[in-house]
Amino acid sequence: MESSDIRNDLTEILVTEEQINNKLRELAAQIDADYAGKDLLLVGVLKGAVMVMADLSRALTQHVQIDWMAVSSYGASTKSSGVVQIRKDLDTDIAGRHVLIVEDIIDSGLTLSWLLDNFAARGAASIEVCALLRKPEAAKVEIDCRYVGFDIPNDFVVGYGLDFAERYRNLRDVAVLAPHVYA
Ligand SMILES: O=P(O)(O)OC[C@H]1O[C@H](OP(=O)(O)OP(=O)(O)O)[C@H](O)[C@@H]1O
Ligand code: HPA
Ligand SMILES: [Mg+2]
Repeated sequence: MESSDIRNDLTEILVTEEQINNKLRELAAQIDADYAGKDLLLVGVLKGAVMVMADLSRALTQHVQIDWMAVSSYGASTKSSGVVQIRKDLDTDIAGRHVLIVEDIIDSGLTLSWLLDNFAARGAASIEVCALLRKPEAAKVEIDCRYVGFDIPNDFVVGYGLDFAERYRNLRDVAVLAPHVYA
């Protein structure tokens, strides 16, 4: 019978809940300093960025607005299809706005590369990226990411918002998914 304990599907905890919390506080302090006196719009990329947005935004001390964009390119696979689909567009007109895109992970970089082009075309005053995780060895395009939490190896990871086939998002840590789960 399939086990209901998520931890049996993991090979290694890569980043603990505590490490995530500490890092997000550090990044929030930098963001507070960098955007002092500016009107900041945080844009979270659904669904993976939900946890990062919840914790990062609450670590900020300044006023911010929050909006969401839903895009998807992985589906039920561990490889990007390379095709980014909008599932939900922004509610906000970002022309003239200072936008900080909040992401869980930069893997191939294809999602963010597409989003950065898309947002630039809408006339934002500035666009920066905050990503909790980045896989330098997996990059297919280079993303200029101002706020990075952790560089991690090129393994498929889950937890803290990151899924495989819509599961594991509720794990509190970031962990490597055991290959037997998707092989
Ligand atoms: O750098 P890339 O190779 O493009 O991968 C990163 C993107 O992939 C994941 O989203 P996904 O498409 O799985 O949607 P989800 O957030 O709903 O899980 C993740 O949340 C990032 O948005
Ligand atoms: O390693 C990953 N895990 C989960 N979702 C992802 N989307 C891109 N890379 C990943
Ligand atoms: Mg996903």
